Amino acid sequence: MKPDKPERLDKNAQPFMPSGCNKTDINPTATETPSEEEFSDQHKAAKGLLIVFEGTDGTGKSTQLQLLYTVLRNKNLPVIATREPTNGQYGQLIRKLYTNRTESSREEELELFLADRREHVNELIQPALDSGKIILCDRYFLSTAAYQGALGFDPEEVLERNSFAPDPDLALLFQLPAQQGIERIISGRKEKPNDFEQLENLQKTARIFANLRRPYIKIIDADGSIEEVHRRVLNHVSLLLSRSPDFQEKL
Ligand SMILES: Nc1ncnc2c1ncn2[C@@H]1O[C@H](COP(=O)(O)OP(=O)(O)O)[C@@H](O)[C@H]1O
Ligand SMILES: Cc1cn([C@H]2C[C@H](O)[C@@H](COP(=O)(O)OP(=O)(O)O)O2)c(=O)[nH]c1=O
Repeated sequence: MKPDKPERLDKNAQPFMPSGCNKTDINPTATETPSEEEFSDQHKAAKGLLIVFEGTDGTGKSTQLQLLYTVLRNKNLPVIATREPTNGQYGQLIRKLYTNRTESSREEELELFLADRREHVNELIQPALDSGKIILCDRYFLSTAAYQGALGFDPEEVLERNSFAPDPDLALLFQLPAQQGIERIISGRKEKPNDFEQLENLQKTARIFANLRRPYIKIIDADGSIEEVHRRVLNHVSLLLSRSPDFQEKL
């Protein structure tokens, strides 16, 4: 059955919290202070999962994140969805770069993405992991390695500068020829490609993504219908959940 075409995530809401999920869900101070013994038990028990969606623009990450979110939510799993760049103070500065990328130096650009991630990790990702949530994040540090790598930074050095951020449990790396991604942006999203979405830049970025080696990276062939790609995503997520003691769930 063809699912309804999902809405693109509301890019103005940050963190992205689909209805039914609010920030108190992830606020560790919202519960009464536990005794030391209870705290250590809770700490052992509460370990969430971080699933990130990576790849060049227009590969279908946001569409697939939304579909997976709905599946997990319908199973009553404690899922939240978020994205980078965020809509926080640094994310807003990053959005100004979209049409004026040459106005800042590459170091300033990298620093902005790192500052945005640091805030995101401290305020949302780490607390959510500590309280046992499944976090779906649209872009994370592999994007920095690939996009800022395309500006000339050594991708491994960029990853090193992200060592403050917890590794994802699963990074779904969406792969699609860059030209096809641009066509989806123009025809599907009815948007004009911005400074980051130029063909040559995306091709370079895609090559860097493809060369990154981490055990948690799983390639998703993003060519195919939305339903076909959704099934590919579900295969990886099912495997991850079946291996996680807290989420032994069949999707
Ligand atoms: N498998 C697909 N086939 C055709 N169009 C798609 C597919 N997946 C997503 N789209 C459309 O392509 C456009 C870009 O998708 P989107 O999810 O916003 O990509 P991304 O988040 O990777 O930039 C959207 O208009 C979306 O509806
Ligand atoms: C997270 C991240 C994104 N980017 C780029 C990739 C995209 O072209 C751009 C914006 O990401 P995108 O996912 O298109 O977000 P939005 O639609 O909310 O603007 O930022 C980086 O260059 N480095 C990073 O670390």
